[in-house]
Amino acid sequence: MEVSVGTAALALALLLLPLLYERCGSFRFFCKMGFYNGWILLLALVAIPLCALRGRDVENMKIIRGLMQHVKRLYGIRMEVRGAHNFPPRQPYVVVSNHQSSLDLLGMMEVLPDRCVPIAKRELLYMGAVGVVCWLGGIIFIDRKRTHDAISTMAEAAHTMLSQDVRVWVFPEGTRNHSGSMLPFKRGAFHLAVQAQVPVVPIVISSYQHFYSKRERRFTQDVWGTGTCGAGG
Ligand SMILES: CCCCCCCCCCCCCCC(=O)SCCNC(=O)CCNC(=O)[C@H](O)C(C)(C)COP(=O)(O)OP(=O)(O)OC[C@H]1O[C@@H](n2cnc3c(N)ncnc32)[C@H](O)[C@@H]1OP(=O)(O)O
Ligand SMILES: CCCCCCCC/C=C\CCCCCCCC(=O)OC[C@@H](O)COP(=O)(O)O
Repeated sequence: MEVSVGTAALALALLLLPLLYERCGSFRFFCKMGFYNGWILLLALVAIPLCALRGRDVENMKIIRGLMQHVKRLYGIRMEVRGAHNFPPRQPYVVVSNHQSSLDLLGMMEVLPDRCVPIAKRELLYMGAVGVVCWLGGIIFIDRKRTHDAISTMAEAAHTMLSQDVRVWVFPEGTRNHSGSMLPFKRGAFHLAVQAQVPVVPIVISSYQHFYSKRERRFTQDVWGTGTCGAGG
């Protein structure tokens, strides 16, 4: 039997991959993040036909939330939610939350109230199936480079919150920040709350420095918390 050099090299590489995964933290980090993105992309492909039945509708966020629930278990992450009773039961509000990385999606989907949509950078719309799902879920897109347009979008959102009983989730830092402290807040979320005359509900997604660090390429398993800190008017 003849085995080409290429086939032998491929077989050797495949045999070495588990060893590399076991021994090399950086390789493990890239595998885990690659799988995270790939899996979400796959889930988005499942979500598209389900959400498309309704068209663009905030009720589709329930489908997205439901499909995302198991992802934490794939990573051995156990979440603790504290203070969920602080969400106002029957009125629109603006959620403000810290934003460390794309892993925050897991924390967000753990506590996302019904009829609540995030405000997201416009670029997410162009992430293939993920963008389509975001659009179908009624996610509000802003162009951060055009403040005037973003402000108009937020003003429309204030109107939608009241006319369609929608809650809005904003990351007021305006970008991912894994430094351990908070960036100065952008003001849009607070203008939105004032314009719609609704409460602001602060949420803290606890630091995941002890199990995840992009800089150190470290991603292990742990308990992780999301807490609402009470609703203020
Ligand atoms: C099944 C699997 C499927 C998977 C599906 C996955 C779903 C994923 C969804 C998750 C999405 C998460 C996405 C997260 C993000 O994209 S974070 C990035 C986007 N978010 C933000 O940028 C936060 C919101 N930004 C703001 O609120 C900003 O304030 C903004 C409106 C954009 C303006 O930005 P900027 O100019 O940089 O900052 P300032 O805050 O300083 O504002 C400038 C002046 O404008 C005044 N201002 C702001 N907003 C308003 C307003 N609404 N009305 C009136 N005036 C406003 C502000 O006061 C400043 O003026 P002064 O200095 O006060 O005079
Ligand atoms: C045809 C194009 C195909 C592109 C395919 C891309 C595949 C990507 C698949 C899944 C990505 C899942 C991640 C969902 C987004 C998580 C939200 C997020 O973290 O957005 C970043 C935003 O908060 C702030 O952005 P910046 O920190 O300012 O930057």
